[in-house]
Amino acid sequence: MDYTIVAVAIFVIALLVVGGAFLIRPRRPQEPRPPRAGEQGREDQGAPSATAVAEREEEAGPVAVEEPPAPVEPPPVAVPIETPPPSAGRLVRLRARLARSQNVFGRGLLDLLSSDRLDEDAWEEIEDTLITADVGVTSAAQIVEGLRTKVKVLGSRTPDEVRGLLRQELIAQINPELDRTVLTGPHGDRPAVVMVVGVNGTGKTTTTGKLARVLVGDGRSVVLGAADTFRAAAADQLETWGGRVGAPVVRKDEGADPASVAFDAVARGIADGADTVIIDTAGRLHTKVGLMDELGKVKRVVEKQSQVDEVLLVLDATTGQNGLRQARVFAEAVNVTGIVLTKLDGTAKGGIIIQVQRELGVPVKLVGLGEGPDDLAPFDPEGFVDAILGSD
Ligand SMILES: Nc1nc2c(ncn2[C@@H]2O[C@H](COP(=O)(O)OP(=O)(O)OP(=O)(O)O)[C@@H](O)[C@H]2O)c(=O)[nH]1
Repeated sequence: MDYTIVAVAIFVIALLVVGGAFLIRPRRPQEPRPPRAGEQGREDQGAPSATAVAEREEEAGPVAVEEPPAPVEPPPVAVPIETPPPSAGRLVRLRARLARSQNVFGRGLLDLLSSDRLDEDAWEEIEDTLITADVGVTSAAQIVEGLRTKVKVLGSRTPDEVRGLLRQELIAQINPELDRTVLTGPHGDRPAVVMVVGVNGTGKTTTTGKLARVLVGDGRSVVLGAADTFRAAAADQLETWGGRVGAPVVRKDEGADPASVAFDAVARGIADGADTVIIDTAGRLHTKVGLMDELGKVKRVVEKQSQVDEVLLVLDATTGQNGLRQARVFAEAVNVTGIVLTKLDGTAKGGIIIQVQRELGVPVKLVGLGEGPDDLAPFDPEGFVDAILGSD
């Protein structure tokens, strides 16, 4: 009987243990139920709930925040240093360009002078042709006067004689006696300093760069000063020019004081033992007083270290009377020592050389005959006249 009770009790306990084990078994995580129609769209449209985000993050595990890749600096490109051609013979090399642009002027005059009858109308037409080529009224009258006298003395005229007469008259007006040397040689341990002035757009920065090439081609060492601080692009432009011939460029931020750039450029020139420092100025034509102040200050500051040897005024030959007006203002503001006439390749009005020299009493020292890096030539009156008349 006792055994029966004990057996029953063991059976009941065993039952309870097995049943309890089933009852306390952990529940399997619920499979996510498929979304019902319409739910998907709502989830996508609305902002996800915090729980949903947490769940997603749990599923994805810890999120590694990827740093954006550091920008890779391109390796500096080594600009090959060029060896520009020397200045000698440049006008001869660029003669074809001069002949092409001044052909109307030269040919027109030669044709008129060669006509059988040189009556009053013909002489008037010759004078008009000279004035149209920007020779200037006074010089045109003098040239006609000289030609008339010589033609009378000569009597008959062969084409060669006509060319010879005209050549003489034009050269006399351009004045071969003027000293056209560009002073670029150092003084002991001080470099020569050349200031380049002129209105923006005349080719000032280009001329500064081209002049550096001329000098490097002639064996000089050059430092460039980007004192046109009103336009950052002008300094960039100059850096490109300098980089090509290995000439260091001193520059500052846009809007910096042009005089301080000029000062630093000269200091660099002295430290480097350079032969020449060329300073590209801004020279905005706001008012004459403003211009004087600006250029005067640059000059004064430069002169604390070295004398200013040249102040080259850059004029655009295609701007005619307007260019002359600018030239006058600059000549009053600063002591211009030479003129650079640019874009002579783009105009038949080469006579501007005569007029600008006459007006300012300053020689044309260099001429720009194209956009190419070596299209700047020392000016030579005989070479110029020969090119426009097509003679040897
Ligand atoms: N055809 C021709 N173009 C030239 C000559 N000289 C300069 N130029 C062009 O004239 C334009 C103006 O030249 P820049 O040197 O930028 O003129 P800038 O006076 O310095 O003007 P900013 O740089 O604005 O101060 C450029 O496109 C040059 O290539 C030249 O002799 N002949």
